[in-house]
Amino acid sequence: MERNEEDDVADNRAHLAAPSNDDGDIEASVLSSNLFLDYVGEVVLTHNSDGLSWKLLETFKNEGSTCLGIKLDHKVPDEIKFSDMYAVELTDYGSIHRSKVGKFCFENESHDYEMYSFKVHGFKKSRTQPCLWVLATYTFGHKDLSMCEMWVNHVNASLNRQVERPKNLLVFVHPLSGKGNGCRTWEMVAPIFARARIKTKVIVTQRAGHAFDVMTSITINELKSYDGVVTVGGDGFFNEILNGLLSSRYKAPYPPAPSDFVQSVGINGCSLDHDPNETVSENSDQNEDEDPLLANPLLNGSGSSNLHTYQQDADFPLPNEWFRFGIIPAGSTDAIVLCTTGARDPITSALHIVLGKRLCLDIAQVVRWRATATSKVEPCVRYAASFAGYGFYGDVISDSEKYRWMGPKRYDYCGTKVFLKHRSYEAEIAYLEVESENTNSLPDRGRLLNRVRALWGPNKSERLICRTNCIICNTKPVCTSTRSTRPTPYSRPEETRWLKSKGCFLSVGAAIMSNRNERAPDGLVIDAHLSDGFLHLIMIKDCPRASYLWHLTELARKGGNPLNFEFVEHHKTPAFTFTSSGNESVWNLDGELFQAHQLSAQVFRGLISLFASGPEV
Ligand SMILES: Nc1ncnc2c1ncn2[C@@H]1O[C@H](COP(=O)(O)OP(=O)(O)OP(=O)(O)O)[C@@H](O)[C@H]1O
Repeated sequence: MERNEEDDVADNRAHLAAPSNDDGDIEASVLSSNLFLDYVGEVVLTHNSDGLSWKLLETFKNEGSTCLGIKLDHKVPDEIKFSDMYAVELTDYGSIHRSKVGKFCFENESHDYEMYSFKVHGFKKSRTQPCLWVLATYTFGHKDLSMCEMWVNHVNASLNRQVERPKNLLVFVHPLSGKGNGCRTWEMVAPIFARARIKTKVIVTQRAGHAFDVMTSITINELKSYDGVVTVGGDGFFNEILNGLLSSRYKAPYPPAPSDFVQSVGINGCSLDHDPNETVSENSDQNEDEDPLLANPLLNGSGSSNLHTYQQDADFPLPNEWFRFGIIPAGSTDAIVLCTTGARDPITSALHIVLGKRLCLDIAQVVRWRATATSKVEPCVRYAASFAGYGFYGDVISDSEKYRWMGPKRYDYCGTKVFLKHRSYEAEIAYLEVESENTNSLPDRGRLLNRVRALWGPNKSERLICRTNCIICNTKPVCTSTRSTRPTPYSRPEETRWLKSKGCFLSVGAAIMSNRNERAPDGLVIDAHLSDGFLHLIMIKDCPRASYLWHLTELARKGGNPLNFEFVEHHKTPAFTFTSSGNESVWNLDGELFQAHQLSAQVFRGLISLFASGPEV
């Protein structure tokens, strides 16, 4: 396109009729200039209150062109919101390419312009997979450096107003994670953090437990200097860092020990030896605002937990507003990333982090009372974000430790071996049921019932799947509280009762989230939520091998119905206890081994926040 002096004069006029706000920043809602957009042509760029938009000046616009009779699709975006933008930067004097639209496909680039330019970095959603976010960069050029500088300053001022975004992050990289790609994965995403001007302190781990040690020993002041911690690795690595943070800082009462529960059940006239579904109501006239796990002596575990230990550290309260976890997937399964972003993609995860997305996550506190049948009672606490499993799940993880060299394939290999052995395990399980139908007297019964219906709806199609802006997870905001929180979703003892189950199980699992992954595309529980305050207890009773295979096949099938079998018990519960009747004591917590003959677990609703926005499913 020919250019003349008049055009140049016009280009130098940026329309700056913009009002200033109190900070002296220009609220550039009416700022616009003529600039060149790389590979598109001359545009009028406008700075709106929520982003940039541009209009092509040339006549052929966005209509596409043809090459040897084939229509080329040159549709280009014409706006980007600040919320989708993570950086803007001046670039060196150089070429701005002419539009490909309106010229023949065999024409060369001889008429490119030489000028100053700046790049706007953001993302767009993949057309075929909306959960997958791809980098999008728009380069605008102008012959005056000052014009480019002015635009960079204005866009930067708008980006600085995106207050949710992190500025300083602690990053742990597991070099051997998954297929041994941890460092390469970090190198791939590090430029995104650098462009977004986020400071990162990067620690490449030297051994298992390294990140845990750093997280437990880090001072509160250093911890508070970060907006969050990012893990580059798998679910097990994330679990290690989660435990490093929580083990020394989160003070909460234990759930009841199975032994306490047996005694208390005895006092109430029934015992775990009796057959299933005998129940114990927790009648208490406690204050509504007290947590039932705290107030009821039945639930005070070993007695080591009491009200005063529940006071949170004022310097680093949990849950807290600012500190978030980020996960860049580089592991073998990456179920947490898949459930929280919808894609197993390092770039997508990095974008969720730099754009300051926020999501609350339930965390399970698992207390081991006895490691083996003969060991003495010694409570040991672990936290899990995605899953705790016994039997089949424990055996697979325990066997697969020997085959780490195989990478992610070890799970298929060991899974097949364990399946062929078809071992079952005798155990006693008691779980807390939330009985909303007993809440007639409650003023908000309707709301509760609606919520429970949504959670417990009998038909799969009626169930609400957890997704971006999930209404179930957002029912009660829990991340805002900084004092001692009510961590579980139930606050009234009238709603709760204990149920129990004893028998031979192929597996016992507690899913904290759906656990979607490549081997189970809908997850273990399709409608599990990220922050509803429930565990999904799945007990697979001993059954013929063929039936178990059918269950596993349904798990592996998109749209399958793995819970719809007679031998499968599925309960939503905030807490359960477990005692092995045999000698087997291997649990799998977020993909990591945990020796436990007797344990209890409870879920804390929205205990941590993640840099993520939920899957768009
Ligand atoms: N440098 C290291 N060398 C060996 N092990 C490490 C190192 N850093 C961390 N680990 C340990 O490796 C374990 C597995 O890490 P990660 O989850 O990233 O791998 P993975 O391949 O996805 O395995 P999994 O499926 O068990 O989660 C973690 O428990 C962690 O403690």
